[in-house]
Amino acid sequence: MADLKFDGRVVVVTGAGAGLGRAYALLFGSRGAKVVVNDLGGGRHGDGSSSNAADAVVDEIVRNGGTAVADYNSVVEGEKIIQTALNKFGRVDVLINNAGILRDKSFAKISDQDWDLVHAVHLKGSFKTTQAAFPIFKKQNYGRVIMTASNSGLYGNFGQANYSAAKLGLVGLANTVAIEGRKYNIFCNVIVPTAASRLTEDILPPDLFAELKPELIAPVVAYLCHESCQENGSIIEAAAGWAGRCAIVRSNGALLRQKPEDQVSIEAVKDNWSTIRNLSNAQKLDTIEDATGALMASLDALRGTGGDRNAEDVDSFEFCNKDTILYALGVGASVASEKELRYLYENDESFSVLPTFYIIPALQLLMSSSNVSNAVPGKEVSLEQILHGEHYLEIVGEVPQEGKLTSRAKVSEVLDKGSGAVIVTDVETCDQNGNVVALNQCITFAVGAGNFGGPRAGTKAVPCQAKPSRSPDVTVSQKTSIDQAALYRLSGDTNPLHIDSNVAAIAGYKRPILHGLCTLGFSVRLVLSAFADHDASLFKAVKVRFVKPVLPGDTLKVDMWREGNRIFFETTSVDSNQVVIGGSYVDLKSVKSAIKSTPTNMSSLKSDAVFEFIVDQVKQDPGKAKSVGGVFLYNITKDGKQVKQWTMDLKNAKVFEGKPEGKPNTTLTVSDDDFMQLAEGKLNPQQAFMKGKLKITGNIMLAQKLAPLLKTNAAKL
Ligand SMILES: CCCCCCC[C@@H](O)CC(=O)SCCNC(=O)CCNC(=O)[C@H](O)C(C)(C)COP(=O)(O)OP(=O)(O)OC[C@H]1O[C@@H](n2cnc3c(N)ncnc32)[C@H](O)[C@@H]1OP(=O)(O)O
Repeated sequence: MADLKFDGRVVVVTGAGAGLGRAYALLFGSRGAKVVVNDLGGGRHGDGSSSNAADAVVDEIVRNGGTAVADYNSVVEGEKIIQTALNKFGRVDVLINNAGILRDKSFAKISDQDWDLVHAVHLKGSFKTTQAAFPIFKKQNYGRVIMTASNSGLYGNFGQANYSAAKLGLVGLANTVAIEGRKYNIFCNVIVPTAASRLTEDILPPDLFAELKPELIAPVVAYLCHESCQENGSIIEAAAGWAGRCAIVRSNGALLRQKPEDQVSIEAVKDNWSTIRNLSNAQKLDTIEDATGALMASLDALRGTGGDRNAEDVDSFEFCNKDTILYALGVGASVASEKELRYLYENDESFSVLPTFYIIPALQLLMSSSNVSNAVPGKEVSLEQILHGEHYLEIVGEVPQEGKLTSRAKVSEVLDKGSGAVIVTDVETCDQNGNVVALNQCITFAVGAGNFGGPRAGTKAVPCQAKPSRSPDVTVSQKTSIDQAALYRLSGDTNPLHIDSNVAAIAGYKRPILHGLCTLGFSVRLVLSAFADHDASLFKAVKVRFVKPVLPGDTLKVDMWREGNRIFFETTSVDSNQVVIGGSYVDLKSVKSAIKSTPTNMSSLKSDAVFEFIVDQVKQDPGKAKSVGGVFLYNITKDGKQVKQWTMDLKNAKVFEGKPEGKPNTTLTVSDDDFMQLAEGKLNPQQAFMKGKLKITGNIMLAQKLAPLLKTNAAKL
């Protein structure tokens, strides 16, 4: 990559006689900028002044072939510093407010003078210098400003109340300068450095002090000030060769009254305190409008109407068990799987709602609003033109199993892809108390609605993720029904593209295509079966891209790869032999099946397979009779020939191809049917042995203990 240069730019660095300021000045000087090296030359308490420090830095820059001038003014008279830049170089492009002093005292002992002096240098100095540069930046339509804050301001620090207050004040100052400057291409960011400097030399431990070289921070500041950097209004922390963004976040909060006419009681505050302070689903709000917008959403939820701000964007959705069961049938849940009864029968003891059901309120809102159809400038988009392009769902709260939800939608961006328009819509869904429970992002592809002069690339879409490059850890297939779309549409997506062959023909399909969300529902359900033992509460989020259409009746093959709690997946239509969902993943709270890799798809081996178990290294904990852990070698043979061999290590929760180490001590040979019986605990190994159904070599007692283990692990196969 070419060096980032500052040729022709004039950079003012305050407090540049030593430490961080010096490192900034030297770096800018070495990259072609003309530098104003400001330093009063005072001690760290703001006492004394001398010209030596600034002169020495100027000499160093000049010796290295750069251009610089010294300035000895106080930042409190910032206009004089900016004047030095104009007098000497005729312009100013970058201002780094770095000058600072300390007057550390415990809070009770801070004098007015300690307070005022610290505020004068940090806060007023940055204000005066920036205000002097601002009209110049505005006129030339270019400027970059850095404010220097501190972890002491962000988090507080004993003995630094005056300094902490001034430093956080600089964050507020930068926030507003960033807003007011944006339209003039003036960007303002905050740096939170931890560096070895005059201010910290006897405060930090010597080991740490040695690692906190200002030179490791200077490139971060230089990048923020480069013309190619579009960052604005951010707080960037940097130290010891590391940098990261800091932000102020807000919890989802709690509604403290039930109806608009209710008062708020102290008791209601107390009752809701844990929710008020719970940051687990906290959000970073970008603007004050976002902050007040979120408040309006709470008020709307309180009114129970969705509010009157933008009625078209808000919708309420009532649902009951019947709806969630119908949805589950629509995405292929079946009583053929004992564990899926939980999605289909309201009296099942584990009755639960498939998490992808919580897309439905968002979809219903979008289908009934004109937001998407009117989103493309100058074009009205009809439903037949709309393909579901991508979708993201995140469950962020306690989702109810029935009741009323309120959703609010907003088109975040519209992209021009030439062949079509991509419309990104964000939908937030709240429960009856106004708590956000689900976030949906629906990306629609409006075929033929491109070329409207919009941007091609955007920033709002949750990105897709490439699958790992190894072969899949798990593959599960399921055939959809020829009536799948007819069934799925009853959950609310009544787009005729999925049922009406005339509409499908107009859209260019040989017959009606399946809803993208139906394919998504199948895929996520199968991921949950493989990696969450069907436990819907473990679901966190899903992101998919719909790559190609699916026809009702197609068989869907879902390849899955586990990386921690993220399950990457790719869905293929076996019939068209095309990937239909790609770049996709499900995030789980935790994985229930501990399978790392499963080498084969059992369903293809079902009928006359024979299983042979070699139990190795089984350790028994005498106190807990049930805790038999061990390593099993599985041989699958078909028609007398070995087709697969792998090892399940229960102790370490791993499945891998090949043989385990060590000598086997028990071998069981069993037919396929009896294996299933054994696995489900329906056939006692000893009885099986007696009936001649099971051939055991080795320890029969051990074999008896296998049944419960097989039961818990058979599902993973
Ligand atoms: C009104 C309320 C809302 C209701 C929402 C849902 C209503 C539902 O009833 C509708 C459905 O369920 S439709 C069924 C499900 N969806 C599908 O079958 C679509 C499958 N995908 C495709 O056919 C193509 O990807 C296709 C046709 C989408 C794009 O293919 P191409 O035109 O060949 O595009 P390509 O040349 O590959 O790429 C051009 C640029 O577009 C981006 N892109 C491609 N596929 C995308 C997709 N699926 N989603 C989002 N963006 C997509 C590409 O990245 C490329 O952009 P760039 O060049 O900038 O990278």
